[in-house]
Amino acid sequence: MIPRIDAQALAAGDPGAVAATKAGAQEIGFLTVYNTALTAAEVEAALDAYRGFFKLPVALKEAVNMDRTKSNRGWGAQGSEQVDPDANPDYKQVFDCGFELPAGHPLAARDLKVYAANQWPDGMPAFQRRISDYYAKSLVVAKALLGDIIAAVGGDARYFEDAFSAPMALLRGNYYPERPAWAGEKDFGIATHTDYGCLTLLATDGSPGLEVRKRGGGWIPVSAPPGEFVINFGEMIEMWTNGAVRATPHRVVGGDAERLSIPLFFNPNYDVNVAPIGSGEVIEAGVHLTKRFNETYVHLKGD
Ligand SMILES: O=C(O)CCC(=O)C(=O)O
Ligand SMILES: [Fe+2]
Repeated sequence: MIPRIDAQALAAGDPGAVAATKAGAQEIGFLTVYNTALTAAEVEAALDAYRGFFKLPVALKEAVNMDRTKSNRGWGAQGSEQVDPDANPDYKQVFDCGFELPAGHPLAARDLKVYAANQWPDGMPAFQRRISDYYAKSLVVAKALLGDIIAAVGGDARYFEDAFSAPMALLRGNYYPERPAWAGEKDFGIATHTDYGCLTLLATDGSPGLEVRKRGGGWIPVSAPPGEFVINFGEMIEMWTNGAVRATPHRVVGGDAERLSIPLFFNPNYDVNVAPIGSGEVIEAGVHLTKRFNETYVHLKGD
């Protein structure tokens, strides 16, 4: 069972919401939440904006194709990402944007690919504005939820203070066309993977497709209408919290209807130490994330 959580009750410390959150984070590693600061209308606006982008002629999307850069900003065509080395590259398309450091920020001098400049399509100011607005608001929602969830599992909030002032947070529009006729058993909308970072705040158009791997085998379908969110945890926070929250594999096989989803991958600043708390080790968050990007984006393989 994937618990469904009232975000405001959780924030207020309601014992039922706290207990359900703790169980979901520690057992299945997935939750759904409602009653956040992001409204259904704001999610619908972002979905519409992405839908418009993905329906553009290929030549216009090519103008912002990330494969001509050394980073992951802009359009990722079908086949641009291979999240499972045992499967074929995914048949979804994506559009990625992320955090841009303010001028003069100490991390700016390091020319880090996780803070690369965004690539926006020309002549689409409404697209850029809507997605940028959604990005800004989703950062606030994700940060608040992460704090509440860490508290619910009994974590020490001090470790997370100041860790998200320049978040390596990536916002993605996922476009799954109808499952192609040529698709075989190694072809997926997105193949089985765990997310790489801390918390994923996932909005979808409400259609089914996402499946979560059950401990002990089998798959659980999960869906949420616009205005509700699927929450899951990545490898980084599982490591950082010594397994207090779980990074659970999931996938989208795809079906006979197109589908859109919008994950925000919420991650800390590049130089935050995400080694297991108390271990005395040092693992820079940005090093882990860059390694995973280089393993999975086809155009970055070998970097
Ligand atoms: O589209 C979905 O529901 C899930 C997408 C996903 O797992 C991802 O982008 O990491
Ligand atoms: Fe994922």
